[in-house]
Amino acid sequence: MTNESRKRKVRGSQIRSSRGDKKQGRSQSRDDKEIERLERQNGARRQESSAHIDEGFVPEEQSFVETESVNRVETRMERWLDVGRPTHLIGPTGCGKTSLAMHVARERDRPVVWINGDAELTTSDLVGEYAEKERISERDQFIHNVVKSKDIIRDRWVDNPLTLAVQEGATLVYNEFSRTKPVANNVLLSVFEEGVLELPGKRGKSRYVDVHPEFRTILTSNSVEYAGVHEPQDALLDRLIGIYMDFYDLDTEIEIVRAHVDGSTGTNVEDIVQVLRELRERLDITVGTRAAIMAAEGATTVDTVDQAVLTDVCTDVLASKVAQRSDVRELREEIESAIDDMEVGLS
Ligand SMILES: Nc1ncnc2c1ncn2[C@@H]1O[C@H](COP(=O)(O)OP(=O)(O)OP(=O)(O)O)[C@@H](O)[C@H]1O
Repeated sequence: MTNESRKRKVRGSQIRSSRGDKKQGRSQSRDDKEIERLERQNGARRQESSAHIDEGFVPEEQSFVETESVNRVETRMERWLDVGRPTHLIGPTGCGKTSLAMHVARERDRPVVWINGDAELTTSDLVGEYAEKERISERDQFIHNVVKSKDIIRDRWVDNPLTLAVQEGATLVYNEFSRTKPVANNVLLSVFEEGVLELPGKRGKSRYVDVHPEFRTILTSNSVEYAGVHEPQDALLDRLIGIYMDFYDLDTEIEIVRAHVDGSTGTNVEDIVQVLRELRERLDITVGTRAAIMAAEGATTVDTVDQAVLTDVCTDVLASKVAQRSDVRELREEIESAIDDMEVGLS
């Protein structure tokens, strides 16, 4: 066998085959066995179990409204999750992506793991890293006046959310995944394609984790940021089902706002939602369902909502999206004119 043929590679890692390497391999495996024996003796093998999944941060589900249009998108998502395809929800800010993703994930009756995309997120944040030192000790007093002691100190690997989700067959909700730099998301490629998660940085035989058959992924991204921040690599997008969402219809938005607002508003929720939907058409800024919920909350603080109050409430809800004082003036004028034109029946 030539030297070259000895350097065969499997999944990018060289197969060890020289005599020196073999010797090193034998002593390595002796070390491994010794560590395993000590671990058993100390009862120290720590399992990264599904219990850890529940410790992660998962947003609580608020009252989820299901109407025909919500159910339609839900059914489309479930179809693709049923056949094991990662599903990517794309839509404008505040149209309901996260709520729907969490709802569908919870309906699957598997653990839910939540990751929030972020420019600072690294592959280690997703898969795990050597984060702690672990000491395994043995005290042997087989002969009563001779104490034999042995300590092994080694790095301990700590799994992060993606690894836990893959192992436990969880439903991973990766919110705003396109905010993460594409290179950090590369680990997802082999998860989706080969059903294997590689743990970069991990040493030894457990570097590869088989993906649990029940593991599923729902990704969300904002349609504006999606094109703008870190454009995800085509190879990853190629493996995703894309479902574009828009704002829900009027009746659904009214139901959503009603479900979120405690107490009576000083006017009809319908009027508030209609004004906000009109502003969505007229303004350059994105006016999401969240804005309608906030406006309705503002309306609960007064007994009667007249035109001036509704104008103030809508201006306050939307002003953080405009940069300049002059823009706020324009915003207020636009809101006044929308309320005038719509002739909403304010109480
Ligand atoms: N089906 C629903 N039932 C109840 N509330 C909903 C529903 N859909 C959306 N909402 C509410 O509307 C608001 C916006 O929804 P959500 O946060 O899911 O939107 P998003 O598209 O993920 O927004 P962002 O892009 O800003 O993260 C939230 O307050 C959410 O609770």
